[in-house]
Amino acid sequence: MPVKIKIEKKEKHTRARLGKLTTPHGEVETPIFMPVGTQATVKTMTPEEVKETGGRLVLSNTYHLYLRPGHDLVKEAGGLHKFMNWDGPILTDSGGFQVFSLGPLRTITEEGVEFRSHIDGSKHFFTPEKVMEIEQALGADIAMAFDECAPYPCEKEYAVAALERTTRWAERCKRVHKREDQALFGIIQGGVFPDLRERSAKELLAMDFPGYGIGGLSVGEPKELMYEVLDQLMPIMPEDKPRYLMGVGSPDCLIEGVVRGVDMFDCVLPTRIARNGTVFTHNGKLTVRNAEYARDFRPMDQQCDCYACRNYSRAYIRHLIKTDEILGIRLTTIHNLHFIQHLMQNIRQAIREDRLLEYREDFLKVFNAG
Ligand SMILES: CNc1nc2cc3c(=O)[nH]c(N)nc3c(CCN)c2[nH]1
Repeated sequence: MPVKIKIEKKEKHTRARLGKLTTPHGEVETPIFMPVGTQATVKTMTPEEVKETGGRLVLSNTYHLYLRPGHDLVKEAGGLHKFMNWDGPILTDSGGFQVFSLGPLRTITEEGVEFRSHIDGSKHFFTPEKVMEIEQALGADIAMAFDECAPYPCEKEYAVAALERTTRWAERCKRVHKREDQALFGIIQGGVFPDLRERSAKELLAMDFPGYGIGGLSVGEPKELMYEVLDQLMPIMPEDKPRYLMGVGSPDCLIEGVVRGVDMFDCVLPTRIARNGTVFTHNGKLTVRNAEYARDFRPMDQQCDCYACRNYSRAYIRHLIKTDEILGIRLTTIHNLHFIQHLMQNIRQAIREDRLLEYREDFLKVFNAG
């Protein structure tokens, strides 16, 4: 069993769990936030800096690495861990979300998805079998099955078709997935329809994957609707398997997801907004590139002890960003990753002490007031 979760403690008043996720590249604590390294790098960060901010498990993407530099090249380099010099666990997403996000540039059939590269418009064809070949060549510790992520909103008939295809494709992935040192996770779909979510979960649970992605969320639906879907879905999920809420999320969504029993998260938000000069602080978001910070010689967040907040002022970081100095977005990225990992550390501690609901209230009161 290359990947398994051991639940250390269940929080007394919620569905939250403290766990240890064991992988071929080491053990990590859950609930966990996974920084996104789409093209085999967490943008602007060295692996050491990702670790320094608290990152332990990083994500990369099949679609992007297949297009550039090619999975065969990565395999020749000794696999993704060696290629990107990351000695911790890696998870690769299957590209299901990417190729479906390409909109008119893709055609779905039962066999697979024909799509045009967003880079040069060249034609490609992903089947579950092809995606498994790519992910096995990349060699991540966790590989996601090739799924169809339904858009929001969508007709129930569309969500049914996407769910059914996702189940059939999951079977096809499982049939050809041979790599013993890599765990294949199924992905639950079903849109925002409780009965479809239950059906997708039951069909995939019957295939006994070592862990499950919860897909089809954080695709534009109201947050309350996402929470409702989780409230209905989580009770039927097995306790002894990791639940990975894909593409989530902002600090409030992370807390709400943990309260509902989610173990794993990934989101580009912290690193993406950092590159736009926006950072998370304990009392909300701060766009350090704004003129009001030109002569503000305080750190970005006075309660933060990250490298950026210990050594640089808002004025300096604003100056770097305004002059397109690369150090600027490196410092905002270091801060945002540290902020999110520190939040996850506080969440894990709150679970240990059975005070997650109090923590949620205290954190959101200040964070949302900002
Ligand atoms: C940002 N929101 C978001 N929703 C997702 C749903 C899926 C989803 O339903 N399937 C897959 N394979 N990936 C998803 C992703 C990418 C996660 N890195 C999502 N991201």
